Amino acid sequence: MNDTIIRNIGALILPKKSDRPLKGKEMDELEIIEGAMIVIKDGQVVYRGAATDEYEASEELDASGMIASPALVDPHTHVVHGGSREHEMSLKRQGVDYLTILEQGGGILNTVEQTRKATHQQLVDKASKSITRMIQHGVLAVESKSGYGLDRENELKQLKVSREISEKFPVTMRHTFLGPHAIPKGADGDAFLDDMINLLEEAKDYADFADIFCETGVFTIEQSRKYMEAANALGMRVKIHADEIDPLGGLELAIEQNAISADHLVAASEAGKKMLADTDTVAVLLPGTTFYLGKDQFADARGMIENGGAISLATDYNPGSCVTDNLQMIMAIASLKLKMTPNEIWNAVTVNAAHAIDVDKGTLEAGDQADIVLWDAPNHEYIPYHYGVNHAHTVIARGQVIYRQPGLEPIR
Ligand SMILES: N=CN[C@@H](CCC(=O)O)C(=O)O
Ligand SMILES: [Zn+2]
Repeated sequence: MNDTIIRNIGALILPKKSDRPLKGKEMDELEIIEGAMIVIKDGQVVYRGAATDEYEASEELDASGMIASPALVDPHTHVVHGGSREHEMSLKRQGVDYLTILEQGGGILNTVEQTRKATHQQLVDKASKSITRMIQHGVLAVESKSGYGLDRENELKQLKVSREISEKFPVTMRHTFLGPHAIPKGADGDAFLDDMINLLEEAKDYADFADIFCETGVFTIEQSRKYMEAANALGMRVKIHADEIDPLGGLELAIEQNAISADHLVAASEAGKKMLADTDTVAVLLPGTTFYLGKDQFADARGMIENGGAISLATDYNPGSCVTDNLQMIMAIASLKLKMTPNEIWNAVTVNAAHAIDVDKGTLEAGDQADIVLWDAPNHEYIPYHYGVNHAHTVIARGQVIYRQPGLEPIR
C-alpha cells in the first residue's frame, strides 16, 4: 500500500533528470503530461505519469485539474541577515548608485553592522519568516550565504543560523561562506582577504561552498583567483558574484576555477559567454536584482543559451539589491527582461537550479523525494504571465502537505 496518490492533475510538469545541467536548446525541452497522477510512498515518488488504476494508497488528494511540478529551487539567497535598508530606496532615486552607497560605508556595510548587532536567535527568527514565505511560494530547496559578518565570529554566526534553519524547516539547504563580500571599513583589502582565506578551513565545517564578490571597489580578479584557489585546495566547490556591474572577466575566472556556478553576469564578456558551452558551471542569473537596481541592461540570457550554456534563475533575496523572496516574481522578470521561454524558465528554477547548488531536486522521477507544488493555474505558462501574486496552491514536502494557500478553494 502506498501513502498518497495525487489524482486528477491537469498537467504535470517534468524537467528532465540529468547528471549535468541542461544546456542550450535542451533548456527549452520540458515534458508535460496531461491528465496525470503521482504516487508517493515513504516521502518518495513511486510513480508519476498518466492516470492509472494500478495503485492504491491510504490517502488520496484530488488536484482538481490543477497543474503540478517539482518544488522550486532558489540557488542564490542572502536570507540570513540583520535589519533592512529601506532608506536606500530614496537615495537611489536621487541618483546615488549601488557601488557609491557601498563606498560611503552604506549598502552591504550597513547590513554588516545590523547583522553583527543581532543575536543568533534574532537572525533565526528573521530568516524563519523569509523561509516560510519561500515555502509558501513553492520553494523547497534554498542556498543561503553568509557575508554580513566580515569577521570570524559573525560569519560563523550566520552559517550556524543557516544550518539551524535547515533543521527547522522541511527545506533542503546549501550553505555558502561569503566572507569576502565587502571590505570592512578602514581595512586593507589584501589583508582582509588573507583573513578570510585563513577562515576557510573552519568555515568548511559549516559551509558547502565558498563565494566571493568580484567587483570594482570590492575584490579584483587576482584576489578572487587567490581565494578560489585556496577554497578549491581545501576541497570546497566555489561560486562567484561575477560581472554584476563592471565587465571584469569574472565568468572566465569561474570557468577556469571549475566553479559550480557564476552568478549575476550582467556585464559578462562575449568570450566568457562562449566558454559556457564547454563547462558545467551554471550561469545563475538574477534579473530581480537588475530590476531592483533600476538598470536597463539585463544579463544576456539569450546569448548564453544560444552559445550552449546552462542557465539558472534565483531571487538573490537580500536587504539591498533585491528585496523579494518570491521566486515566481523572478520567473516573470526572466520572461519580460531576459526573454526566456516558459520552458527555459521552468528548467532554470528546477533542475538547473538544483545543479547550481548540488542538490538532487527539481525533478519528479521514481525514487525522487516527493517535493511537489500544485499550482492554481491553467497551464505552466500562466505563472510567469500573471505576475506579482502567489500561484502556489498546495506545497508538499517529502510527501506531506505543509502549506495550503488560504483563500483559495480547498482541494478535495
Ligand atoms: N552584489 C553583492 N551582493 C548581493 C547584494 C548584497 C547587498 O546589497 O546587501 C547581491 O548578490 O546582489
Ligand atoms: Zn548575492
